[in-house]
Amino acid sequence: MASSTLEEVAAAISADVKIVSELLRERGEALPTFSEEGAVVIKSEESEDDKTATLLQARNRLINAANDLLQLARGPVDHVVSLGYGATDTANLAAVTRFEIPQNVPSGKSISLTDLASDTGLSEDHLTRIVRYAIANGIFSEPEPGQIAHTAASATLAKNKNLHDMTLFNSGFSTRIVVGLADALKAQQEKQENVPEAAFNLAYPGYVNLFDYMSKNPTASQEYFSYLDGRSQLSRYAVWKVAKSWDWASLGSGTIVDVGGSSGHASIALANSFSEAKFVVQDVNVEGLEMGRASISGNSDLESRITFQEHNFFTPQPVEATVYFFRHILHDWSDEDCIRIIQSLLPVLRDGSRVMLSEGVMPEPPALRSVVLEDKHVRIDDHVMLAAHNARERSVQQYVKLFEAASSGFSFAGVYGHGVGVHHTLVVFEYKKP
Ligand SMILES: C[S@@+](CC[C@H](N)C(=O)[O-])C[C@H]1O[C@@H](n2cnc3c(N)ncnc32)[C@H](O)[C@@H]1O
Repeated sequence: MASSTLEEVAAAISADVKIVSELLRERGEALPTFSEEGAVVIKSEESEDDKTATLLQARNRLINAANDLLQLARGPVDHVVSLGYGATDTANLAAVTRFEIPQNVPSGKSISLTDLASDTGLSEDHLTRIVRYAIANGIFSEPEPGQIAHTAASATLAKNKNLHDMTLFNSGFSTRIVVGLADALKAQQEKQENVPEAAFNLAYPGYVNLFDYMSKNPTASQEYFSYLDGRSQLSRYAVWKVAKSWDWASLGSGTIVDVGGSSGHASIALANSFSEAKFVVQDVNVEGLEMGRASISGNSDLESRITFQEHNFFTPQPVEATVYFFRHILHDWSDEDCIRIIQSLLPVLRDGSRVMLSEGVMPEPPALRSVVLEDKHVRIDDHVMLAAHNARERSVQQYVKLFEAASSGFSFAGVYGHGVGVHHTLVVFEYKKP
């Protein structure tokens, strides 16, 4: 980040390429490649020792330096032009994913554009244009004219259902909302007639909010819950990191209420790590709860410790528990709504009860020029929250203020986990009757 000329950035890249390559070789991990063989999970993303930390830090420096190099080489005009066309890249990815083009490209050999069109049900003209655009972005290759083969990225999209589910929702439903952000802000600024509460309302008129839409559209709802579940299985967002972030075992056989827990992936991950704890997964969306029940069906241990309950978190909490766990919930709501959600717990809180938030946490300023997801994801989510719900990601201090406003009984008990900006950061509050 300190380097500022092309030559300085290139030198920084060389140094970090050496560190990353040597560490990957030492650990017996595959070196990155564009070819189909590169479709591997980076094992080091799934472990936590010191060498892994060194490797991941060097990789992040490398990503940022490579991005700096790209910006400098392009120059400011092409840099801004490319950013302006970002939505076209996303639209292309959405088409690739929705029509399951990667799943229809055979492994280890190529397929003709004609056959691929017929297998995906697209016209040859449309398929050809979509695939050749995707090739420019490193998804698929054309080893000879008219023949399509996999790259590491397309093969990963074909094989990794969790990545597929996340990409399908992000590049489709979510993008439809986010691209309307400036229009929604303009309408609000000009106090236009029927001012939209959020960009969501421009993309999906006639619905109160995203959750209202999901409750009335079962297919979209299934896609939404598959996205939430798929995301939580990818190493970056893995819920096992939540399990490692805090001493859950100290709760013994206590009850954890997973408020807005959708299909229960966080509770299931925690239950698999802590054999005594009990869980109540609450949500308003019965579709998600049903998916959760089905996913543990037949597992007598999980069935005996995890229950799924329909509950609206704006109404008084019915379950007395040791911990109330909110994962990616408060970021969907305005400050006023968050205070109501927190206050709905008050009737059942006892001295020592904890409220735990698992959220991306906004860093304090100044903002950094950084494209690594550890830094940028919380900004991405903040925009998505603004566009989808007129809501926000918050800093630790902003969460503290919300809890202070909800009740003087709350005290801030610390931040645990993998740090600022990362999804599994735990922000913990304790309660004592005032
Ligand atoms: C962003 S998702 C987070 C889901 C889950 N906690 C996770 O970490 O993946 C928000 C969840 O809140 C649920 N939700 C929205 N409004 C709710 C309400 N009023 N009461 C209970 N759950 C609600 C949604 O159905 C959805 O499952």
